[in-house]
Amino acid sequence: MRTKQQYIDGLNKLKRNLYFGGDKVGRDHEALEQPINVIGVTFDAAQDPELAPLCTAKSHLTGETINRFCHVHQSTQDLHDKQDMTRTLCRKVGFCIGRCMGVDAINAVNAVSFEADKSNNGATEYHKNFINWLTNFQKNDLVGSCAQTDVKGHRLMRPAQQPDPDSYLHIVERRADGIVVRGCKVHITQAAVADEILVVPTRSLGPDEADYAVAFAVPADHEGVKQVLHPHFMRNRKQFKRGFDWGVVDSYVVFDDVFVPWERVFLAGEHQHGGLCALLFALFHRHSYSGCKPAIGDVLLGMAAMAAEINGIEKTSHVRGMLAEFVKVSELGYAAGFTASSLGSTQINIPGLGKAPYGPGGFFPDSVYANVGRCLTGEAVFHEQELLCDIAGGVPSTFPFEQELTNEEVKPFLEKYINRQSKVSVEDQIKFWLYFGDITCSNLNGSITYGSFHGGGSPIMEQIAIVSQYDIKARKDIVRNLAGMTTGGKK
Ligand SMILES: Cc1cc2nc3c(=O)[nH]c(=O)nc-3n(C[C@H](O)[C@H](O)[C@H](O)COP(=O)(O)OP(=O)(O)OC[C@H]3O[C@@H](n4cnc5c(N)ncnc54)[C@H](O)[C@@H]3O)c2cc1C
Repeated sequence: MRTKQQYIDGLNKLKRNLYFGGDKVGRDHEALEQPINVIGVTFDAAQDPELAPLCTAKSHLTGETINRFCHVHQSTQDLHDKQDMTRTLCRKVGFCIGRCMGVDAINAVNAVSFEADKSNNGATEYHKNFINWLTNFQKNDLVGSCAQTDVKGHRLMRPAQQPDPDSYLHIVERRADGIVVRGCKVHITQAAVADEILVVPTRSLGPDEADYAVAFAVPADHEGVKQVLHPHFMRNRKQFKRGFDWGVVDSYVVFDDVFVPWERVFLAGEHQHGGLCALLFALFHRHSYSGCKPAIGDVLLGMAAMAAEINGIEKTSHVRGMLAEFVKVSELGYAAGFTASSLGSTQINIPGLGKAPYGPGGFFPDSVYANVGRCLTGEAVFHEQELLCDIAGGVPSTFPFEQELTNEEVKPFLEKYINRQSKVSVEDQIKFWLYFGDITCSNLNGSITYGSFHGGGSPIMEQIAIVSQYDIKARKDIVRNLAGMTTGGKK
């Protein structure tokens, strides 16, 4: 396994294909320092004797100890461990840990590449390609990002119906030595600070959309790959330092007729498996949210409780009700993920067919529970911000900047008028409100709340998954029986 420094050294060897601030920049740009430090925690954790049992796993390919973010889940315990690792590390950094997209994509592609080969009766070697790639990925402890979301053009048109065929990434040429792809994947988290970009389809596909059924991996600086960045980071502080400066970076990843050699291609034309690949990445990723969203809930609850204490209102009944709201969302989200892990199996729900074994034996979380958990926590994010706004009052939105808080002419006045009670020092009250502003009232917060809502698929996508997989007919039968009805179904 690598150290954080070895990861950084690896990034610094990549070619400059990042567009930011009017320039073409390298991975050593200051805007990427915080996103890199976040991923760095995943390397530190794997070396930490206390965290290593949770944050490492035994590779099913080599038997070696690997970082759990590179692992294919072999049991329900692995699913529990991924969920708990995610919650633990997100608590450490204060928000998204930024490495789950890679592990979620490898688990999806592991299954899909295997099944596509099976359907092709051995005419393709997708799974062999994937296993070779994964062995190297695990051995070198690489960081993967997942590029699923296409620009999608007109939302009600399928990929093949779009006026611009490049609205969804697709194969434009098949050669003896590989494929050429064109398109743009958007909102791709940590792609700029990843070693590899795994590309998977966005949605279900028809027989006329075989060229859109494509999955592969390329280095993050691969020829023809251009990344246009939108970093989100916390404003640097000189005096009132935070415990951890959290940041993340999202990219528009442009594939400008990119050549991908066959040994990096894991699917190229099997439309049914393309659709399943989209569903499976989303399933694993929604399960990851049952670890990160409860951790974010832990941070928000801590902020709400601390604001209530500083404001002297912690014993009021309306504040108790608000604090309970945070706990309900976080722990129901966690419980849903826990159940999805416990009910995990080597089977998936195949649309139109029901539950069936899929893939070479990797474990999938239960889909209904992974989806209800993600939907519940995603829909709650703006309500949680509302609760924080309510408890805090107006202070985070107008709080003085660090330069004034340290300016001797106004500092004594600010300290006098910021102080609300004696249990917490004025300096700590200042640090607290500055942090509160970072998380609720900032450019950073606007972006990350959108991510907490839409990441892994908007709530409508989870609702579709829930309703299409849940046995609603059985519930109608219960009512028919209870009401004494005799028509329209089983008695
Ligand atoms: C901060 C952030 C980080 C992200 N990170 C990643 C990442 O690492 N990798 C990745 O692949 N993706 C990532 N995403 C993308 C995320 O998965 C998408 O934002 C999400 O799937 C919604 O897609 P969209 O943004 O295109 O919104 P849309 O799909 O355009 O949704 C907008 C609205 O249109 C509605 N709508 C869309 N299509 C239809 C339709 N056919 N019929 C009716 N209504 C429709 C939706 O319900 C919604 O109300 C990230 C997103 C954010 C915000």
